[in-house]
Amino acid sequence: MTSPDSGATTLAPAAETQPLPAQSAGGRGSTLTAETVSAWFGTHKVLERVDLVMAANSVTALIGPSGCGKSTFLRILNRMHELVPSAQLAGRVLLDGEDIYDSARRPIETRRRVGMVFQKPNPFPAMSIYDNVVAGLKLTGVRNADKDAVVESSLTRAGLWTEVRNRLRQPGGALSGGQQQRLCIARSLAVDPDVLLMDEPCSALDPTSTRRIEDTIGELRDEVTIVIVTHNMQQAQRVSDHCAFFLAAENTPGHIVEAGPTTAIFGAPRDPRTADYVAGRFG
Ligand SMILES: Nc1ncnc2c1ncn2[C@@H]1O[C@H](COP(=O)(O)OP(=O)(O)OP(=O)(O)O)[C@@H](O)[C@H]1O
Repeated sequence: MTSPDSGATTLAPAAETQPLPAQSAGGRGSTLTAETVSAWFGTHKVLERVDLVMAANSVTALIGPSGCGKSTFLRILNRMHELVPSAQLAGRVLLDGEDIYDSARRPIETRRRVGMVFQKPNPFPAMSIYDNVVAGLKLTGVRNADKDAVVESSLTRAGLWTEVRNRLRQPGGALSGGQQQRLCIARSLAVDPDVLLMDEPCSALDPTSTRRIEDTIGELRDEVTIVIVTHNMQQAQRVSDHCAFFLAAENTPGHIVEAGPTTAIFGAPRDPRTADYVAGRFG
């Protein structure tokens, strides 16, 4: 099947049922490389030839006005884009040099190595805190794990252990919004991913919870590669090492105007559109 542009591929929804091998010991970041990635929903092209290297063990922030394709790009990085029936894609995404869209590679394997945290905290509300973390293992088919150890280490890495260690059997839905988001981070970490994608993870949270998540991002950056979409320019400056500025001019697909070290994007942007955006003059 072909997309509106030749060479592109129509992606079928994933249907994965097989379990994976037991999780590996210790997280380690991986480098994600997007090469000339374009994307469509039906005939609507929403991304145009995006090239971006997201270096291992660093935080990359995707910034830009609403609708320029940041979330679509993020979902392409762990094969969630293809879950939309009309979604199409061209280009390549390499995880430590290996094409995640290679026909021999199962989507569930990519999604285990590249985890995702969403805008709205989405724990299973009636399920216990403990079971919410373990659910990450079940969802990706990881077996034979020492569940107690995984729960403690995942909650610790997510910065939630000391707050919940004495109430692990209480429902996840009883936690505050910020705690629920850290529980979702713990659920993602339970499968020992190499990369964590975060789509506006703090936009539904109060300032205190936001700072707590930002602290957690800072603590995780040594072990996991993080890619975060944020509309908060102060947050991008606080948490990221690198930034990519996306823009979709009227009736054109989103593309990267400029990418580089966060200090350069905010301190000495090369493109006037970047300068205007980071200064809050539009978007
Ligand atoms: N499931 C979908 N079906 C059809 N079009 C979609 C779908 N998801 C996104 N789009 C379109 O793709 C374009 C990019 O959307 P996307 O959500 O990736 O942008 P964004 O930069 O993340 O926006 P925001 O900052 O508001 O979240 C938009 O025109 C949007 O309407």
